[in-house]
Amino acid sequence: MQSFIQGLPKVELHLHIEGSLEPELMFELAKRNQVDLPYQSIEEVSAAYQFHNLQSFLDIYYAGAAVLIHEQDFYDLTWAYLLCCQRDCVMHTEIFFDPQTHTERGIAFDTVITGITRALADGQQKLGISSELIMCFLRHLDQASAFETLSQAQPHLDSLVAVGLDSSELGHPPQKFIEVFAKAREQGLLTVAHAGEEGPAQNISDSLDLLKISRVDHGVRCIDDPKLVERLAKEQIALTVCPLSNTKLKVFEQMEQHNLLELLRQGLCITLNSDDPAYFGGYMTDNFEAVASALSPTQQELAQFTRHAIDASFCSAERKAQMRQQLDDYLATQGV
Ligand code: HPA
Ligand SMILES: [Zn+2]
Repeated sequence: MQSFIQGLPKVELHLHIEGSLEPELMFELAKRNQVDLPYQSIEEVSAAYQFHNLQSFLDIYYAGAAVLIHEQDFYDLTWAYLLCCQRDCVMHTEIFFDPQTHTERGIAFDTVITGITRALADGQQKLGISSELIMCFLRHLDQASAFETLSQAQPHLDSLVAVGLDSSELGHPPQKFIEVFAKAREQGLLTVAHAGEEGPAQNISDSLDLLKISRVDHGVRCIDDPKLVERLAKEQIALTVCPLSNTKLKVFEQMEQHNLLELLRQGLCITLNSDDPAYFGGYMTDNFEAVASALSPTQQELAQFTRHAIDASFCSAERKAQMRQQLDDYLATQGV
Protein backbone atom coordinates (compact mmCIF):
# COMPACT_ATOMS: atom_id res chain seq x y z
CA MET A 1 0.00 0.00 0.00
CA GLN A 2 2.84 2.38 0.88
CA SER A 3 4.42 2.21 -2.56
CA PHE A 4 1.00 2.47 -4.23
CA ILE A 5 0.37 5.69 -2.26
CA GLN A 6 3.84 7.08 -2.90
CA GLY A 7 3.48 6.76 -6.68
CA LEU A 8 -0.19 7.73 -6.86
CA PRO A 9 -0.56 10.96 -8.88
CA LYS A 10 -2.01 13.63 -6.58
CA VAL A 11 -3.63 17.06 -6.72
CA GLU A 12 -3.52 19.45 -3.78
CA LEU A 13 -6.35 21.97 -3.33
CA HIS A 14 -5.79 23.19 0.25
CA LEU A 15 -2.33 24.40 1.12
CA HIS A 16 -1.32 27.60 2.89
CA ILE A 17 2.08 28.51 1.54
CA GLU A 18 3.04 30.15 4.86
CA GLY A 19 2.19 26.82 6.49
CA SER A 20 4.90 25.08 4.47
CA LEU A 21 7.67 27.01 6.25
CA GLU A 22 9.84 24.27 7.73
CA PRO A 23 11.82 25.04 10.92
CA GLU A 24 15.11 24.71 8.99
CA LEU A 25 14.12 27.40 6.48
CA MET A 26 12.66 29.52 9.29
CA PHE A 27 16.08 29.56 10.98
CA GLU A 28 17.92 30.19 7.74
CA LEU A 29 15.69 33.18 6.89
CA ALA A 30 15.84 34.50 10.46
CA LYS A 31 19.62 34.57 10.17
CA ARG A 32 19.63 36.03 6.66
CA ASN A 33 17.17 38.78 7.66
CA GLN A 34 18.40 39.31 11.23
CA VAL A 35 15.02 38.52 12.74
CA ASP A 36 14.92 37.35 16.36
CA LEU A 37 13.04 34.09 16.88
CA PRO A 38 11.59 33.06 20.24
CA TYR A 39 13.32 29.68 19.79
CA GLN A 40 16.98 28.67 20.30
CA SER A 41 17.01 25.59 18.08
CA ILE A 42 15.14 23.68 15.40
CA GLU A 43 14.28 21.09 18.06
CA GLU A 44 12.73 23.80 20.21
CA VAL A 45 10.56 24.95 17.29
CA SER A 46 9.34 21.44 16.62
CA ALA A 47 8.60 20.95 20.33
CA ALA A 48 6.45 24.10 20.29
CA TYR A 49 4.15 22.57 17.66
CA GLN A 50 1.72 21.07 20.16
CA PHE A 51 -1.71 22.52 19.52
CA HIS A 52 -5.02 22.13 21.30
CA ASN A 53 -7.21 24.05 18.83
CA LEU A 54 -7.06 26.26 15.74
CA GLN A 55 -6.16 29.47 17.59
CA SER A 56 -3.21 27.94 19.43
CA PHE A 57 -1.81 27.02 16.00
CA LEU A 58 -2.57 30.36 14.35
CA ASP A 59 -0.64 32.29 17.03
CA ILE A 60 2.53 30.32 16.23
CA TYR A 61 1.91 30.30 12.47
CA TYR A 62 1.63 34.11 12.24
CA ALA A 63 4.73 34.52 14.43
CA GLY A 64 6.75 32.20 12.15
CA ALA A 65 5.83 34.24 9.07
CA ALA A 66 7.81 37.18 10.50
CA VAL A 67 11.01 35.82 8.94
CA LEU A 68 9.58 36.38 5.43
CA ILE A 69 10.75 39.82 4.34
CA HIS A 70 12.16 39.89 0.80
CA GLU A 71 10.83 38.66 -2.52
CA GLN A 72 13.49 35.95 -2.54
CA ASP A 73 12.21 34.66 0.81
CA PHE A 74 8.75 34.10 -0.67
CA TYR A 75 10.39 32.48 -3.70
CA ASP A 76 12.48 30.13 -1.51
CA LEU A 77 9.44 29.20 0.60
CA THR A 78 7.35 28.37 -2.47
CA TRP A 79 10.17 26.53 -4.24
CA ALA A 80 10.81 24.33 -1.18
CA TYR A 81 7.12 23.37 -1.18
CA LEU A 82 7.18 22.57 -4.91
CA LEU A 83 10.12 20.20 -4.37
CA CYS A 84 7.98 18.36 -1.81
CA CYS A 85 5.21 18.20 -4.44
CA GLN A 86 7.63 16.66 -6.90
CA ARG A 87 8.70 14.04 -4.33
CA ASP A 88 5.03 13.25 -3.56
CA CYS A 89 3.90 12.94 -7.22
CA VAL A 90 1.68 16.04 -6.99
CA MET A 91 0.72 16.96 -10.57
CA HIS A 92 -1.11 20.18 -9.75
CA THR A 93 -1.47 22.40 -6.71
CA GLU A 94 -3.73 25.34 -5.79
CA ILE A 95 -2.10 27.34 -3.07
CA PHE A 96 -3.41 29.91 -0.61
CA PHE A 97 -1.47 32.92 0.54
CA ASP A 98 -2.40 35.38 3.29
CA PRO A 99 -1.30 38.85 2.11
CA GLN A 100 -2.54 40.57 5.28
CA THR A 101 -0.15 38.52 7.42
CA HIS A 102 2.62 40.36 5.58
CA THR A 103 1.16 43.78 4.69
CA GLU A 104 0.16 44.24 8.37
CA ARG A 105 3.88 44.16 9.26
CA GLY A 106 4.94 46.50 6.48
CA ILE A 107 5.83 44.07 3.67
CA ALA A 108 4.56 45.25 0.27
CA PHE A 109 1.83 43.18 -1.40
CA ASP A 110 3.91 43.12 -4.60
CA THR A 111 6.92 41.63 -2.80
CA VAL A 112 4.81 38.73 -1.57
CA ILE A 113 3.00 37.88 -4.78
CA THR A 114 6.00 38.38 -7.06
CA GLY A 115 8.13 35.93 -5.07
CA ILE A 116 5.38 33.31 -5.00
CA THR A 117 4.42 33.59 -8.69
CA ARG A 118 8.05 33.49 -9.85
CA ALA A 119 8.52 30.18 -8.04
CA LEU A 120 5.22 28.81 -9.40
CA ALA A 121 6.32 29.68 -12.96
CA ASP A 122 9.60 27.82 -12.35
CA GLY A 123 7.61 24.91 -10.91
CA GLN A 124 5.67 24.67 -14.15
CA GLN A 125 8.74 25.06 -16.33
CA LYS A 126 11.32 22.98 -14.47
CA LEU A 127 9.19 20.41 -12.63
CA GLY A 128 6.07 20.19 -14.82
CA ILE A 129 3.86 20.98 -11.82
CA SER A 130 0.90 23.18 -12.75
CA SER A 131 -0.60 25.54 -10.20
CA GLU A 132 -3.17 28.18 -9.37
CA LEU A 133 -3.02 30.88 -6.71
CA ILE A 134 -5.82 31.75 -4.25
CA MET A 135 -5.69 34.93 -2.16
CA CYS A 136 -7.14 34.48 1.33
CA PHE A 137 -8.65 37.17 3.53
CA LEU A 138 -8.01 36.83 7.27
CA ARG A 139 -11.45 36.59 8.85
CA HIS A 140 -10.34 37.91 12.26
CA LEU A 141 -9.69 41.25 10.52
CA ASP A 142 -12.56 43.45 9.29
CA GLN A 143 -14.08 43.63 5.82
CA ALA A 144 -12.49 47.05 5.19
CA SER A 145 -9.07 45.41 5.44
CA ALA A 146 -10.20 42.70 3.00
CA PHE A 147 -11.34 45.40 0.56
CA GLU A 148 -7.96 47.12 0.89
CA THR A 149 -6.25 43.80 0.12
CA LEU A 150 -8.45 43.27 -2.94
CA SER A 151 -7.50 46.72 -4.18
CA GLN A 152 -3.78 45.96 -3.72
CA ALA A 153 -4.33 42.84 -5.81
CA GLN A 154 -5.71 44.74 -8.82
CA PRO A 155 -2.44 44.78 -10.84
CA HIS A 156 -2.10 41.03 -10.24
CA LEU A 157 -5.60 39.76 -11.00
CA ASP A 158 -4.24 37.63 -13.83
CA SER A 159 -2.17 35.68 -11.29
CA LEU A 160 -5.19 34.84 -9.13
CA VAL A 161 -7.90 32.26 -9.75
CA ALA A 162 -9.96 32.80 -6.59
CA VAL A 163 -10.26 34.45 -3.22
CA GLY A 164 -10.63 32.49 0.01
CA LEU A 165 -11.33 33.01 3.70
CA ASP A 166 -9.17 31.63 6.51
CA SER A 167 -8.00 32.19 10.11
CA SER A 168 -10.24 32.00 13.23
CA GLU A 169 -13.63 30.60 12.22
CA LEU A 170 -15.38 30.91 15.59
CA GLY A 171 -16.82 34.41 16.00
CA HIS A 172 -16.10 35.39 12.38
CA PRO A 173 -18.90 33.98 10.20
CA PRO A 174 -19.12 34.29 6.41
CA GLN A 175 -21.73 37.08 6.75
CA LYS A 176 -18.88 39.45 7.62
CA PHE A 177 -17.47 39.26 4.07
CA ILE A 178 -20.49 39.24 1.74
CA GLU A 179 -19.68 42.50 -0.08
CA VAL A 180 -15.98 41.89 -0.63
CA PHE A 181 -16.67 38.42 -2.00
CA ALA A 182 -19.32 39.90 -4.34
CA LYS A 183 -16.77 42.41 -5.58
CA ALA A 184 -14.16 39.68 -6.17
CA ARG A 185 -16.71 37.68 -8.18
CA GLU A 186 -17.54 40.77 -10.26
CA GLN A 187 -13.86 40.91 -11.10
CA GLY A 188 -13.94 37.38 -12.45
CA LEU A 189 -12.50 35.55 -9.45
CA LEU A 190 -13.91 32.30 -8.09
CA THR A 191 -14.49 31.96 -4.35
CA VAL A 192 -13.76 29.38 -1.65
CA ALA A 193 -13.91 29.58 2.15
CA HIS A 194 -12.83 27.66 5.23
CA ALA A 195 -16.09 26.54 6.84
CA GLY A 196 -17.17 23.78 9.20
CA GLU A 197 -13.64 23.14 10.49
CA GLU A 198 -14.22 24.30 14.08
CA GLY A 199 -17.37 26.26 13.27
CA PRO A 200 -20.91 24.92 12.78
CA ALA A 201 -22.44 23.32 9.67
CA GLN A 202 -24.39 26.57 9.23
CA ASN A 203 -21.13 28.27 8.21
CA ILE A 204 -20.92 25.85 5.29
CA SER A 205 -24.47 26.56 4.08
CA ASP A 206 -23.96 30.30 4.55
CA SER A 207 -20.66 30.26 2.65
CA LEU A 208 -22.38 28.47 -0.23
CA ASP A 209 -25.42 30.76 -0.26
CA LEU A 210 -23.88 34.11 0.67
CA LEU A 211 -20.32 33.90 -0.62
CA LYS A 212 -21.18 31.62 -3.60
CA ILE A 213 -18.19 29.40 -2.98
CA SER A 214 -17.18 26.71 -5.49
CA ARG A 215 -15.51 24.47 -2.89
CA VAL A 216 -15.62 24.12 0.89
CA ASP A 217 -12.29 24.15 2.72
CA HIS A 218 -12.46 21.51 5.48
CA GLY A 219 -16.28 21.22 5.75
CA VAL A 220 -16.15 18.15 8.00
CA ARG A 221 -18.82 19.50 10.40
CA CYS A 222 -21.39 19.09 7.58
CA ILE A 223 -22.06 15.74 9.26
CA ASP A 224 -24.21 17.58 11.85
CA ASP A 225 -26.76 18.58 9.17
CA PRO A 226 -28.13 15.65 7.12
CA LYS A 227 -29.86 18.00 4.64
CA LEU A 228 -26.55 19.72 3.97
CA VAL A 229 -24.80 16.38 3.46
CA GLU A 230 -27.49 15.51 0.93
CA ARG A 231 -26.96 18.84 -0.86
CA LEU A 232 -23.17 18.45 -0.96
CA ALA A 233 -23.58 15.00 -2.50
CA LYS A 234 -26.25 16.05 -4.98
CA GLU A 235 -24.42 19.17 -6.18
CA GLN A 236 -21.01 17.44 -5.95
CA ILE A 237 -19.52 20.37 -4.06
CA ALA A 238 -15.98 19.40 -3.13
CA LEU A 239 -14.67 19.38 0.43
CA THR A 240 -10.92 19.97 0.73
CA VAL A 241 -10.32 17.78 3.78
CA CYS A 242 -7.02 17.95 5.69
CA PRO A 243 -6.66 14.80 7.82
CA LEU A 244 -3.38 15.50 9.67
CA SER A 245 -4.44 19.09 10.32
CA ASN A 246 -7.75 17.92 11.78
CA THR A 247 -6.09 15.58 14.25
CA LYS A 248 -3.31 18.03 15.19
CA LEU A 249 -5.93 20.76 15.91
CA LYS A 250 -8.24 18.30 17.71
CA VAL A 251 -11.13 18.61 15.28
CA PHE A 252 -10.96 14.81 15.65
CA GLU A 253 -9.07 13.35 18.61
CA GLN A 254 -7.77 10.45 16.52
CA MET A 255 -7.55 9.64 12.83
CA GLU A 256 -9.66 6.53 13.45
CA GLN A 257 -12.54 8.89 14.32
CA HIS A 258 -12.27 10.97 11.15
CA ASN A 259 -15.46 11.04 9.10
CA LEU A 260 -13.89 11.52 5.65
CA LEU A 261 -14.31 7.94 4.47
CA GLU A 262 -17.90 7.85 5.71
CA LEU A 263 -18.58 11.04 3.73
CA LEU A 264 -16.85 9.63 0.64
CA ARG A 265 -19.03 6.51 0.86
CA GLN A 266 -22.11 8.73 1.09
CA GLY A 267 -21.18 10.08 -2.34
CA LEU A 268 -19.50 13.36 -1.40
CA CYS A 269 -16.68 14.83 -3.45
CA ILE A 270 -13.93 14.38 -0.83
CA THR A 271 -10.33 15.39 -1.50
CA LEU A 272 -7.22 14.96 0.71
CA ASN A 273 -4.86 17.86 1.38
CA SER A 274 -2.06 18.94 3.69
CA ASP A 275 -3.17 22.44 4.87
CA ASP A 276 -0.01 23.54 6.77
CA PRO A 277 2.38 20.62 6.28
CA ALA A 278 5.35 22.09 8.19
CA TYR A 279 3.19 22.43 11.31
CA PHE A 280 0.96 19.36 11.09
CA GLY A 281 3.49 16.63 10.42
CA GLY A 282 3.25 15.97 6.75
CA TYR A 283 2.75 16.64 3.08
CA MET A 284 0.38 14.91 0.65
CA THR A 285 1.84 11.41 0.82
CA ASP A 286 1.91 11.57 4.63
CA ASN A 287 -1.78 12.53 4.67
CA PHE A 288 -2.72 9.67 2.33
CA GLU A 289 -0.68 7.24 4.45
CA ALA A 290 -2.23 8.41 7.72
CA VAL A 291 -5.70 7.92 6.25
CA ALA A 292 -4.79 4.52 4.82
CA SER A 293 -3.43 3.18 8.08
CA ALA A 294 -6.25 4.48 10.29
CA LEU A 295 -9.28 3.99 8.04
CA SER A 296 -8.26 1.24 5.57
CA PRO A 297 -9.74 2.65 2.36
CA THR A 298 -9.41 0.54 -0.79
CA GLN A 299 -6.93 1.44 -3.51
CA GLN A 300 -9.89 2.55 -5.65
CA GLU A 301 -10.99 4.89 -2.89
CA LEU A 302 -7.49 6.36 -2.60
CA ALA A 303 -7.50 6.96 -6.34
CA GLN A 304 -10.95 8.53 -6.02
CA PHE A 305 -9.48 11.28 -3.82
CA THR A 306 -7.29 12.25 -6.75
CA ARG A 307 -10.14 11.91 -9.24
CA HIS A 308 -12.31 14.20 -7.13
CA ALA A 309 -9.49 16.72 -6.77
CA ILE A 310 -9.03 16.83 -10.55
CA ASP A 311 -12.79 17.38 -11.01
CA ALA A 312 -12.83 20.13 -8.36
CA SER A 313 -9.68 21.91 -9.45
CA PHE A 314 -9.77 25.33 -11.11
CA CYS A 315 -7.40 24.45 -13.95
CA SER A 316 -8.29 24.19 -17.65
CA ALA A 317 -10.33 21.34 -19.13
CA GLU A 318 -7.28 20.40 -21.15
CA ARG A 319 -5.05 20.07 -18.08
CA LYS A 320 -7.77 18.06 -16.31
CA ALA A 321 -7.88 15.62 -19.22
CA GLN A 322 -4.08 15.22 -19.07
CA MET A 323 -4.19 14.53 -15.34
CA ARG A 324 -7.02 11.97 -15.68
CA GLN A 325 -4.89 10.18 -18.26
CA GLN A 326 -1.87 10.22 -15.94
CA LEU A 327 -3.96 8.76 -13.13
CA ASP A 328 -5.47 6.07 -15.37
CA ASP A 329 -2.04 5.13 -16.71
CA TYR A 330 -0.73 4.76 -13.16
CA LEU A 331 -3.67 2.63 -12.04
CA ALA A 332 -3.19 0.38 -15.08
CA THR A 333 0.45 -0.23 -14.10
CA GLN A 334 -0.76 -1.17 -10.60
CA GLY A 335 -3.54 -3.43 -11.84
CA VAL A 336 -6.19 -1.32 -10.10
O1 HPA B 1 -6.65 25.22 8.94
C1 HPA B 1 -6.74 26.47 8.94
N1 HPA B 1 -7.89 27.05 9.30
C2 HPA B 1 -8.02 28.38 9.31
N2 HPA B 1 -7.05 29.20 8.97
C3 HPA B 1 -5.88 28.69 8.61
N3 HPA B 1 -4.76 29.31 8.23
C4 HPA B 1 -3.85 28.37 7.97
N4 HPA B 1 -4.40 27.16 8.19
C5 HPA B 1 -5.68 27.33 8.59
ZN1 LIG C 1 -6.56 25.76 5.76
